[in-house]
Amino acid sequence: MTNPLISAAGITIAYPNGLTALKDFTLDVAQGEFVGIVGPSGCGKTTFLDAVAGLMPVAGGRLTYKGKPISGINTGEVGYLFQKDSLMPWRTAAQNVYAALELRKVPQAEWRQRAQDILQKVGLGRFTDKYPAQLSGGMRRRVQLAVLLAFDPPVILMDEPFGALDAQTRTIIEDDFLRLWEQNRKTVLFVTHDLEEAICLCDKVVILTAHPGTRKQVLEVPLQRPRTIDEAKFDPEFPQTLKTLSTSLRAEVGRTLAL
Ligand SMILES: Nc1ncnc2c1ncn2[C@@H]1O[C@H](COP(=O)(O)OP(=O)(O)OP(=O)(O)O)[C@@H](O)[C@H]1O
Repeated sequence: MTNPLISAAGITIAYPNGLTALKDFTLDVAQGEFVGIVGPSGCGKTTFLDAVAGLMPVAGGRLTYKGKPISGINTGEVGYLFQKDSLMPWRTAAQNVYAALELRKVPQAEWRQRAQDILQKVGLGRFTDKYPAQLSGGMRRRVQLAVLLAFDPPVILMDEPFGALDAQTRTIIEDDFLRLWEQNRKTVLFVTHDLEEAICLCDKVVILTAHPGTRKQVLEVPLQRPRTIDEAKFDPEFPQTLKTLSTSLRAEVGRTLAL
């Protein structure tokens, strides 16, 4: 790939206790690409996102953003949606969004309107002044998406962002996210254990080996865009893509369990 936005070339990442989380991992991500990352538990998926965010240094190989080595937190360029709730519970939905607008140096006089518009976009127009504790899990995820939209980073890192939601809420929020993504096609790195979700959302899916994680395979998703979750699941290419991905991953999960 010429001029990838993010490039990992044979990177190794180790924790201070000496544990090697990722080994000789290589991946190029183009601007605007939606890339899924799957692999057995503990193979280093989160560690890779942390490294792209600049939260973890690489011990070997080269990890670059726009051609320059990532050193230190990639502030302003990268937004991170964690597995866990990262909302400030003492602030309303709108006030959580304000924090991102403040970081983006949006004049304070515009915060209210901007936050309202963004919360409207994620389907929370009537909940702007509710606190996280007054919202359902799905709604809290939407507020976090709103915070991300307000921050408006070129790269979005998502670590099992919808894993805790019930199946129906999850499909709705995935569809909403796809629709929003189509509007500006940010670069997305999306970690998930759900292979169907990976296929429905992503352009390509990287499969990592069992610990220490390295690249096993990259699968291009042969589905058209724009697409909804249902359109993806009923696409004639879907079953074979799922089978390929599932077979490849199962072998690695088997290795993890045998460790
Ligand atoms: N702070 C830490 N210190 C030491 N080792 C860690 C730390 N965080 C994670 N690890 C180890 O690094 C390896 C990779 O962890 P990581 O969280 O990146 O895996 P993962 O693929 O995201 O797992 P999961 O799918 O279970 O979330 C694991 O063996 C884990 O135990």
